[in-house]
Amino acid sequence: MGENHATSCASRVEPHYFDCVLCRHIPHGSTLGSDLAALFDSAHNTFHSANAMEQKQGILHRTTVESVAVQQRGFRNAPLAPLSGSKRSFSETADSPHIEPNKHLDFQSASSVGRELPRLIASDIVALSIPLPSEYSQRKAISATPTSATDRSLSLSFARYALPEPLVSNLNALGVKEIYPWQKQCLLGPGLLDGTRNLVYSAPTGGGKSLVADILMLKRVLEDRNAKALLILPYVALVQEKVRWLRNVVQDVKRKPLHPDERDTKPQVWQKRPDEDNVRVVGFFGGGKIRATWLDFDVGVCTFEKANMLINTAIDDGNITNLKAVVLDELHMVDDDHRGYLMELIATKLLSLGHDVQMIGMSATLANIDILSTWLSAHTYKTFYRPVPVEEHLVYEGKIYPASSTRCILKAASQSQQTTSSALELDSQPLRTIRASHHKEFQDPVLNAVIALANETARSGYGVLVFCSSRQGCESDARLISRVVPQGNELDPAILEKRLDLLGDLRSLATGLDPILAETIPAGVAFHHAGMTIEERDLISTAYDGGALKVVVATCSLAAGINLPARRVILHNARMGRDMIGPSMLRQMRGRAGRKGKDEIGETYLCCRKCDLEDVVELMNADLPQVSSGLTTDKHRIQRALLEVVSIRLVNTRESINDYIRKTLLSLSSTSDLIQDHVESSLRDLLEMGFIKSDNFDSYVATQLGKAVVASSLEPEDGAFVHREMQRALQAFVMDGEMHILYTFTPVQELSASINWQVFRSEMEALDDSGLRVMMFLGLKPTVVNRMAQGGNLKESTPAEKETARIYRRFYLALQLRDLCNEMPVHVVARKYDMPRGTVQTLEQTCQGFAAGMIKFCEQMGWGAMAAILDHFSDRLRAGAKADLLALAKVTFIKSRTARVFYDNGFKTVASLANADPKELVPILMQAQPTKLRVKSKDEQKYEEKLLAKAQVISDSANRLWQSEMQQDLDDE
Ligand SMILES: Nc1ncnc2c1ncn2[C@@H]1O[C@H](COP(=O)(O)OP(=O)(O)OP(=O)(O)O)[C@@H](O)[C@H]1O
Repeated sequence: MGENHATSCASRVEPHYFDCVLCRHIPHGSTLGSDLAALFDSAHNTFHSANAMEQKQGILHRTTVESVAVQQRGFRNAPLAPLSGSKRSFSETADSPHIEPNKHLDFQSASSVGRELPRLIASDIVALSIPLPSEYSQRKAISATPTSATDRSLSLSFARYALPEPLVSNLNALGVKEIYPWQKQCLLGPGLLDGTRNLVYSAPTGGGKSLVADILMLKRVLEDRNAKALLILPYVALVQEKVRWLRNVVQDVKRKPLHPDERDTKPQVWQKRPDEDNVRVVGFFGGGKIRATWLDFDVGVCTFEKANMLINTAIDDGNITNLKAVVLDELHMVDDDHRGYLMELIATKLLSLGHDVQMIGMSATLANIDILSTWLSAHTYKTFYRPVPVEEHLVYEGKIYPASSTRCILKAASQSQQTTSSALELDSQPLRTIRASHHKEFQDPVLNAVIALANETARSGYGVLVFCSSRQGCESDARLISRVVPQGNELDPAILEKRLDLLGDLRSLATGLDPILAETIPAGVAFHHAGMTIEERDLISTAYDGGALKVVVATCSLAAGINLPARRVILHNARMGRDMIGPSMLRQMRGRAGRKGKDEIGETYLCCRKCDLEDVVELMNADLPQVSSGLTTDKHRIQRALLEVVSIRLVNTRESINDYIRKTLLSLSSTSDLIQDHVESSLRDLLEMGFIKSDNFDSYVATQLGKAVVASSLEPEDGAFVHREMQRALQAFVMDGEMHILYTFTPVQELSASINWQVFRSEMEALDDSGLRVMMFLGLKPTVVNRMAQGGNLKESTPAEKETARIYRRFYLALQLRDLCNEMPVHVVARKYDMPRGTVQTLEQTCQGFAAGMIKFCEQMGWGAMAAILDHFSDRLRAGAKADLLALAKVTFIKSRTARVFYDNGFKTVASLANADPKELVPILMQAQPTKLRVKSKDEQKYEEKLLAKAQVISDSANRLWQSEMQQDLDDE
């Protein structure tokens, strides 16, 4: 067979071309040797004739299981292993061994990282019974979703939606050709399109919720020239993704022109900008000062914290009336332990104001939607529609059961009063079984199942997301999966090229290439967890999204924070750390299965140990928890709520406080006596801490300190701590070094990180006089550090001891910040202080936000000189660079090490960059990424093209900065 394999398949123009395993695994354009070619031809023809039969039966798409069944039927005996160069599975030649139940295997040893490990064979998965008709098979037979051909109101151009044509065509270009029937019904709910009614709705993950909110929110902004909208999301990554999406949606969509009466009558020095009527979408997240103000955006996409801060400022300065729409995504998080209560603060403030702002709340996991719609006086809408059907399974002891059968198991168990796992096991029929493995690495049946299931889907060419309970587990699973999936010359060279590109990109990051990723990525497998830097995670999600990676192994905690849909979602035990996950988290994880536009079906597999079976079955059938207010889970939350509303003058009397409290979700989910107790004690504490004052007429005002705490977004208790620390600093601030300033920027919220006292001691010993003086002024004793390094225990019983421990921890973090500011890369700091690099990066970022808060705190307190000093250093913190690089570090892509390389090459100012030809910048960028490893000259050329594109962005950014600096100079003259 001298014929090019890819051409042979493509020339048949068969719709299932991409399902042909051989077509995928043999590089395009490759010519096979004659023996191999004969084998290939017979396997290939068998595959295609099997497919042709299915075609006649009208089946156009297959689940992974179906694809694999075809492979097994078509060329079970075809020598795929010799083709791929891997060994045959032991399970094909020998009987399955007895596997000890519940045997737990250790993670793959880290010492093997970097060594080439032998390939392994994933266990076979064998069908035992014919699956019953599923939602998927039924939908294939009968089209369940009507289209705009039968219902015109499913078209986005339908007159009642009154959407501008460019918006409709942008959505079309983004794949939204028409809306789903539920989206239509929801949008046509009373008072929604005209913005007079609030909305609370729930739909399954991936059900298309965001589109409804986007349409309503954009209508508000487009219909009123002065209108602002805020879209509030829990995680930075989601904010960034949403900003990108919305910018595409509103591209070239024009807002209503200003009414002649609203026009500025002053003579215009500058001409109207061509983009002046565009909808400006701005993201607010993470650290740093908020540069953009309320006037600089039309749609603000924010994290909870930023939204709360923006709203407080707008209420205080009277701009809030322009706010016409607020979208609260992931509304169930309102009672989240950590930050969700901020949503309640935001919505309650808006309800108390009583002006017309449309609030839109949505969630995939709302058990008691009614309480939320009562709270927000909203129209309610609920749907269970999923555009891509999902088949769910439970896997244990190597057997795969349909998730629906677990309900029978539960029922049978409760009827028979037998609750042992073996009793549960009897009552259900497995669909398939996973053969036990002879590899010692796969003796644990749960791990064996995870690997076999991941391998099955990856080999069929679809994306797999595996959730693990720990970071270490993610890395270990990724390594094992990478040893069973196709790689090297089994792959299409184009895919291989993409993976090499990804490796190159990761290598060029400041952190360098993680050795485990170096091992797994060539096989299309990666992990994704909070121990990694944002840049690493971004590159991995983009590569997965683009198809270069087939398997991503992530921690459960990231399930809600990432949007990485997959054909198959596998849960490696349903645990987060040691704890069993809850039903909401389970839904979030399973909700990643099936992506509209890419998959026709989603599949989830929850793989659990036999000893967990009962808990897992219960979990799978558990109702979602009832959502209630998060304000009383910690009494400081009511304190914060009250301090905020007094400070921004939303309330000032006891009566208005009561009115405000009546608008909270808390008033619907708790008894009034309990609420009154909380309010009384919170007001008392706030008075005692000196955050508010009251006069004889029972009216309350915030003190300067109270306002400073609110302005800096601190919790009252943290505010009191910061105030004590700052007062001490004002009396004696060490200015002949940086340590004191850096300490002042070290966040106080997350001071739970443990200290490696040996590292603390050696860093302390290396401190100069100035650093030691800082320690002394803070009340930290070298003798204590020495004692702790020898194995002592830091007492934390009394409030005074707790405060001292907090100061030690804060100082330990300040040492890390100092290193970051001295251009030490994140991964080096992480290694030095024995912390995950993601944690160090998070520290760096929260520091920026905290620093911004501290500057505001000082300004509010009237400590202008201190604010100015902190302001100067906050730029340094953001740049991760010494003072001489500050100007350069404002330019896009020029941070830290890159800034240093540019500086040393003579590009010392923004102007020098702005005036340079981008081509001149390429060699410098190359120098800034010395570890980039390239072999072939073709790669070299591609690499240079990439760098030139980057240089262009740098040049544009420098030009913008330079022009605004010049304009500033002109204005000042
Ligand atoms: N009417 C539609 N036609 C085609 N694609 C759509 C439609 N509505 C939404 N989508 C697409 O479906 C995908 C999932 O939608 P979306 O993110 O809104 O789901 P969701 O319900 O918000 O999920 P989650 O709970 O994960 O936030 C997106 O890619 C979106 O663009």
